[in-house]
Amino acid sequence: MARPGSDLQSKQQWRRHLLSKRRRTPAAVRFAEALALTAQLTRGRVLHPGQTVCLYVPTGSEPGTVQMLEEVADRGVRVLLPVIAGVGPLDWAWFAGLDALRMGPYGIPEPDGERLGSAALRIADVVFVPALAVDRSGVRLGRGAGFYDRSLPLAAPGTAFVAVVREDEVVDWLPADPHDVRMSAVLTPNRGLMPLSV
Ligand SMILES: Nc1nc2c(c(=O)[nH]1)N(C=O)[C@@H](CNc1ccc(C(=O)N[C@@H](CCC(=O)O)C(=O)O)cc1)CN2
Ligand SMILES: Nc1ncnc2c1ncn2[C@@H]1O[C@H](COP(=O)(O)OP(=O)(O)OP(=O)(O)O)[C@@H](O)[C@H]1O
Repeated sequence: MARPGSDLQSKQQWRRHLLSKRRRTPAAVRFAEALALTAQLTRGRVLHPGQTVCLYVPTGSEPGTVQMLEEVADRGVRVLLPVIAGVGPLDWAWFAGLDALRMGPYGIPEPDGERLGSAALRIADVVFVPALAVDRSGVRLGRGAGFYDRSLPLAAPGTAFVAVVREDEVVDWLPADPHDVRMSAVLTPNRGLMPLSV
């Protein structure tokens, strides 16, 4: 769909724009945001002990740090992490501490424990989904490999899908394809959890 008055039309144009904006964000700002995001996950009303959640290992300029995984787990939340298993849906394995992470494809660390299969997503109460941006109607822009779009249909009905982005990455409109799975909420470091009108 074309949008008059904007040079951002295709997913590829949006990705380039958003990635360059992330890379231009000073390290000090990113660090403060990572601390704020960890606080949202551990001290806000986002998560509760006993829940099972899917999180991700933040890499590059993605929001968060690996310490947030430990802090969430220390709160009594069970954490599943994605494991890339070829071109199909993501596989999942338990987060069992930072020492149990090994470098995986795309330079993203993965847990070295037992792989639980792609259907393990079904036990998640909340899936936190890394994103470059999300729009008001829940359309999410990822890194362009389609992993989450192939994986999220395996979640139980009613599972919360929460895109994790920086404040200015919540935008009015993003290009969408029929396979795009809509997010039900967005989590940002400073504004916390906000529902989206899916
Ligand atoms: N931390 C984290 N873990 C994650 C994801 C993610 O986005 N972030 N994924 C979310 O799906 C999956 C991995 N998907 C990825 C897909 C592409 C690229 C990537 O670097 N793409 C290149 C260009 C694409 C290409 O190689 O053709 C790039 O962005 O420069 C990275 C991860 C599973 N784990
Ligand atoms: N459910 C699906 N089944 C088969 N192919 C899919 C599915 N979802 C996405 N794809 C394919 O994945 C590719 C990337 O899709 P898209 O650009 O929407 O990725 P993304 O959501 O940005 O990435 P990611 O989910 O990895 O963060 C597309 O070529 C698309 O055809």
